[in-house]
Amino acid sequence: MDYQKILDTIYEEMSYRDVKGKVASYIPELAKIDRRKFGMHVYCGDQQHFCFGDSKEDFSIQSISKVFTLAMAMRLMGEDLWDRVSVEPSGDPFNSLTQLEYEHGIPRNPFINAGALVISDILVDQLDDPKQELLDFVRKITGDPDIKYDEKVAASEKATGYRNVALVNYIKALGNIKCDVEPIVDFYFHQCSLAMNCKDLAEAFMIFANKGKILKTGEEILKPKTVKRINALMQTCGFYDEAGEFSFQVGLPGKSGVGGGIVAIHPDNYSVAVWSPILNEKGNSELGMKALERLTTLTGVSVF
Ligand SMILES: NC(=O)CC[C@H](N)C(=O)O
Repeated sequence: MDYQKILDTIYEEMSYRDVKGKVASYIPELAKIDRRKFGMHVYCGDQQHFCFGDSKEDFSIQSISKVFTLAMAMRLMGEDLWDRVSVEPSGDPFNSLTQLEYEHGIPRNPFINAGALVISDILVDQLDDPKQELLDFVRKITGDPDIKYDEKVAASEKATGYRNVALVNYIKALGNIKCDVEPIVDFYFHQCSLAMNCKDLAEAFMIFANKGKILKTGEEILKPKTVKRINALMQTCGFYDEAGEFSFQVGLPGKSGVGGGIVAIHPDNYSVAVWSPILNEKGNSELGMKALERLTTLTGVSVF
């Protein structure tokens, strides 16, 4: 299959001019991003790389980081993790508080903010230096020792992150948070601020397409069973209240972030990352979703 030809077709067909959404502005630092940015990178199981556009420019990965922290928490806690966070799609916006009230502080899944904040609590509680260990983990699976937090983005979110602070306080009141609120949100705002490009993300997510092993070295990072669980969660919960639509249009497990990135994988076949900062009403990259729909249509390769 000529992936480069398919990517070139997608790049020619699509433009930021065709979508009507807005760049995220509730985190002031993200509002500064140029809405014309558009890049894509495909990493195949035979170690071939294909890309277009702004695929080598770093952006804020935001909620894509929730997949990394979930993987770290599963390595620490195994199946006991599911006592703290559930595995059902929420059907609600990513930052919603409502279900917690009648579900006793157990978030629906690890990819909505409530669930990711419980995961942050676990990592802050169990690791000596969680920020450094997350960096080490991401650098290792990506093979890029230069990946960093964007301190400006972290500070910008800290200054405006009232909902996330409210979520941690609320879950703590309901008995499902152990640590103090401040270090939990500090860790969470930093994980969201990780600056990576499409190539980095496609390389990092290859472990989820390769049964938990780094493709280049063969080193096992996650057990195949862990990967099965994370991919199931990406499929059912990776796009919040648009998870059904993403499955319907694209047909791959994936994860989005309000920085405009989307990563998706096809088990045993490829990982792909796309970036366009223009978001639809559900907070997912509008052009990114369209590009991935074209990718699975033109290649004929999706999980369905
Ligand atoms: N969907 C997202 O990417 C949200 C992440 C963002 N940092 C927040 O907590 O609001």
